[in-house]
Amino acid sequence: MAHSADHAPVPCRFGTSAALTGAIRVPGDKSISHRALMLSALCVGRSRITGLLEGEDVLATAAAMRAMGADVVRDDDGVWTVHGVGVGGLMQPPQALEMGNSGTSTRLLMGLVASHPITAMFTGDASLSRRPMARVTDPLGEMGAQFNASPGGTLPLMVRGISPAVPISYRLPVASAQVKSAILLAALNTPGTTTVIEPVATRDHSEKMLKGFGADLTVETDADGVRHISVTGPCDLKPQNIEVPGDPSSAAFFIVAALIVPGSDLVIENVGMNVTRTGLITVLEQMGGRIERLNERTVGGEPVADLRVRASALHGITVDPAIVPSMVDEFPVFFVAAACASGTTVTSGLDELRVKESDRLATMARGLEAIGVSVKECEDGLVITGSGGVTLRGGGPVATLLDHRIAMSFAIAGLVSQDGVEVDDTAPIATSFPDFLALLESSTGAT
Ligand SMILES: O=C(O)C1=C[C@@H](OP(=O)(O)O)[C@@H](O)[C@H](O)C1
Ligand SMILES: C=C(OP(=O)(O)O)C(=O)O
Repeated sequence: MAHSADHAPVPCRFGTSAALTGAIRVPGDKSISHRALMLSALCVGRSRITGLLEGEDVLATAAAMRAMGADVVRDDDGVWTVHGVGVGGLMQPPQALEMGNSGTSTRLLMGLVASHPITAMFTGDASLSRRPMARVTDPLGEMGAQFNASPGGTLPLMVRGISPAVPISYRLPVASAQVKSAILLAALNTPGTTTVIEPVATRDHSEKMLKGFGADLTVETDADGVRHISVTGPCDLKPQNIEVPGDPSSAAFFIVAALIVPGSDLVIENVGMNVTRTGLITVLEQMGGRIERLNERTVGGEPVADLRVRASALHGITVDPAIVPSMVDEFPVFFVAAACASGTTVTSGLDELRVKESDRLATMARGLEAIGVSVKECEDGLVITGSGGVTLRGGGPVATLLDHRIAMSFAIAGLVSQDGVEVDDTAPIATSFPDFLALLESSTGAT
């Protein structure tokens, strides 16, 4: 499969835009799309998925599920049909599982392989091959799986699964939905009760979807507010029809664009509003952002709304680190909003940003400097002094380091820049938001 990493860099210059108006839709939620394919592949029978994100990351998951025996097909109307193999039925993939740029595919699939009697080699692009995997191989190793990783515990990495695996009780040392989900997925084919103890709540799509597919899953919150999530296996999953809501992490780029481009009044339809994902909206509202939730409803078991976003005079704040897990992927574009606000914005508790597709604290700090923004990089956050609504200087080129969210964030910065913003490579945007540039052009007349 071709990945953006195989392509020559695609530089692009983003210039000032007209106000963002009208109504747009962003593609399906990436987290839910990965899980929809994986869980459908673990059912005996046919599941249907509509609204699936067709970005490279999710397509890597689809290819992996096919390689392990599931029948995964897209029809001409964009509806995906999966005939699964059943829990316990995953087959030995004939070749390495090529994960491209996708941390979610890699870590969740390692969980699935861990409790099946199969061996799989995981490979990825240069960005993914630098990311830490011990956070999943440690607990999955306690369950009995064996690993042969590259130096530093990274990809390429061989997983030798085991059946029956051993149930564990595991307290997450890092706030990570990927680690939580890897263990819960391994638990599906593990006899007995596996418990994940989650001191800091992270996105809960796995829990919601596992219940929806009929897994024996319970969630208890103890007196200290700590969540104990238990799965008793082996589970029998029932095929489902799944409608994937729009991705709030993709909507984030257009929310910030509409707030900072003067005169904007934009509706973004069908955006997932799960509270474990809406931290960005809360923080932007604290800064004076005008974001209205219209037509609130439920889609595919998740809360959804249409968002009306109007250009707003933002002011800097100190962001409460407790909100970080609910906006972990939104910080790159949030920093662009901070760069346009009046006064100073202070962030902390962002150590996890250093181990994403790039070191997002360093990459954003260097990029913001390159376009004339005053920024200080601290160990676990950035301190940004905003322009107070005056256009940014612009310039570049900004180095995106195979990180889709960096590329999209600086595209948004370009919309309010004097000289435009030069982004060195827009190809990685295809990992999570293939239509981003077309949507930006249609809603702004930019690029
Ligand atoms: O579980 C998921 O779908 C995700 C969890 C988060 O990663 P971590 O678990 O590493 O925080 C997030 O950054 C990623 O984009 C998607
Ligand atoms: C961190 C991200 O994804 P992943 O971990 O799946 O590569 C992201 O999309 O911002």
